[in-house]
Amino acid sequence: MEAITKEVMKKIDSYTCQNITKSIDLMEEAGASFAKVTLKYYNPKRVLLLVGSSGNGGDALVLGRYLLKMGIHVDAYLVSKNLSIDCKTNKDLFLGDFYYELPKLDYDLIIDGLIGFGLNSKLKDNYIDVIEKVNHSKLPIVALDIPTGIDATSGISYGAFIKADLLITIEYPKTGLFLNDGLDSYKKLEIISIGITPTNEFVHINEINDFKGVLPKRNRNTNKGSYGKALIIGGSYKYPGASMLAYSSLNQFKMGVGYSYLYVPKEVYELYALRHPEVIVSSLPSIDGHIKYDEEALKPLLKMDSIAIGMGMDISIDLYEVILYFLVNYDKTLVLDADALNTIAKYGMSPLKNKKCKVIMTPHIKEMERLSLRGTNEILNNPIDIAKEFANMYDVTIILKSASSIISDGKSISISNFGNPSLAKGGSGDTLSGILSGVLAYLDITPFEAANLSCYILGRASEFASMEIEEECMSPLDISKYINKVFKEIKNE
Ligand SMILES: NC(=O)C1=CN([C@@H]2O[C@H](COP(=O)(O)OP(=O)(O)OC[C@H]3O[C@@H](n4cnc5c(N)ncnc54)[C@H](O)[C@@H]3O)[C@@H](O)[C@H]2O)[C@@H](O)CC1
Ligand SMILES: [K+]
Repeated sequence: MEAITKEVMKKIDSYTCQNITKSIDLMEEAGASFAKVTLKYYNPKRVLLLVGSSGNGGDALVLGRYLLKMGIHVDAYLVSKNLSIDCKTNKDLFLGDFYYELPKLDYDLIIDGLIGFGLNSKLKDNYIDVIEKVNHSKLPIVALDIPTGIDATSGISYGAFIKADLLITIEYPKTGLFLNDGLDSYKKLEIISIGITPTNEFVHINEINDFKGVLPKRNRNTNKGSYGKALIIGGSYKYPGASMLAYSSLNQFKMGVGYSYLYVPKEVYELYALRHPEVIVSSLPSIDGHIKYDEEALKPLLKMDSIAIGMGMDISIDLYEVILYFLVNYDKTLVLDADALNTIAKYGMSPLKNKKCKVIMTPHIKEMERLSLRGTNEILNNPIDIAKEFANMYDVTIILKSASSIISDGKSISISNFGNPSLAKGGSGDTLSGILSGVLAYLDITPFEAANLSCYILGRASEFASMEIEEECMSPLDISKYINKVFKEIKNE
């Protein structure tokens, strides 16, 4: 599915109004279509419109006019007396009753037409008060274009937001519906077309069908050498995270690889050695429980088909040198996660610009703060542009991890919103790195494709797991057990 930001929506909207259709006619078309879709889902007797002061409010009044014509009782609550011209025109055409204080909520349907993509600041208190009252009423809510309070690009909420049962959006879904609080702002999504000029400035929203056919058939006459060698380098005395790392490593087998390697600092080797007998565990030189830079020890690792590094390693100059060694000498794809990210953020990012290998970086918001030197709020408010710019500047593929993840290689951009809150636990990131290294070693696909596929595998596995295990009780180990179901889904054409 393709989504657009509010900036693109505003651009095509104003182009359409200036060159093709007058804004009042678009509003009429929108209101009529909103009414039609609403009646597909509900058969209301008494409807309350929440009417804002501009385009979204005008849409609600048109919708209300169509419902009145059908003999439905419709009242309008106006949050402001200062209305835009189009909104005022439709207020004058509306024949129901008006309220300037929120009336008693004895209705069977609420229409949210307070604010659409024009939201531009923290909500005023009277808006927050109305939103909280209607959310608590438990009445069904249909939101028009964007649930009020949600930023259409970032999904960030501005003080409060409408929790709609049905959201009807105009022309294209907006990216904010798949990010942050946007994820909790509606249950069902419908799209109406009103003749806005098309665009191709899309952000792709990943869907199950995108991954069908990605797995090759495994021929009978093959052996472990046919399926790639995946390597994880991780761990330190301070953060042994033994089971988790080994487990990440084990995930590579679930990805189909032939050999799975786990290299850890020598001093912690015994913590990992026999946890998973099928993983080849080896040690690297170490100092005080951390990895120690040693070119001779790293050279044989250049033969690996993928390398993921950083999980539980702690920040150190030696780790930085190890990363630099791979950037200069390795010729496949290197995944930088956790302390590999923190280490290059601390000691310098410029080597990323001049490298032999391809790189995937997997920061969560805090790690992205260190890498991009931007504040949390700035990243949350503009995650799509920031991820894309970063990927472009350093010529890497980035997975900006959050409730849904943003993936970019600097040119294409996509959102992966598979998964559920069971993933909001320590260890999910390690699991993703294990999946990534396996996918990269096993399949002949680009880093961007591998990033999308890996986010889908992890997220979707958590969705399968939640059919049997409560989200609160689910661990990353549990989730990994359901990767098999995701592979089955990919193969079922
Ligand atoms: N996309 C399109 O081409 C069309 C859009 N239409 C509707 O128009 C909407 C966009 O209309 P507008 O740009 O006029 O803006 P909106 O109706 O989305 O809202 C802007 C209004 O809300 C107020 N506002 C913004 N932030 C606020 C805050 N934090 N607290 C209180 N008030 C706040 C502004 O002062 C302004 O009056 C769309 O979402 C859609 O519903 C339709 O009328 C038809 C065509
Ligand atoms: K709205």
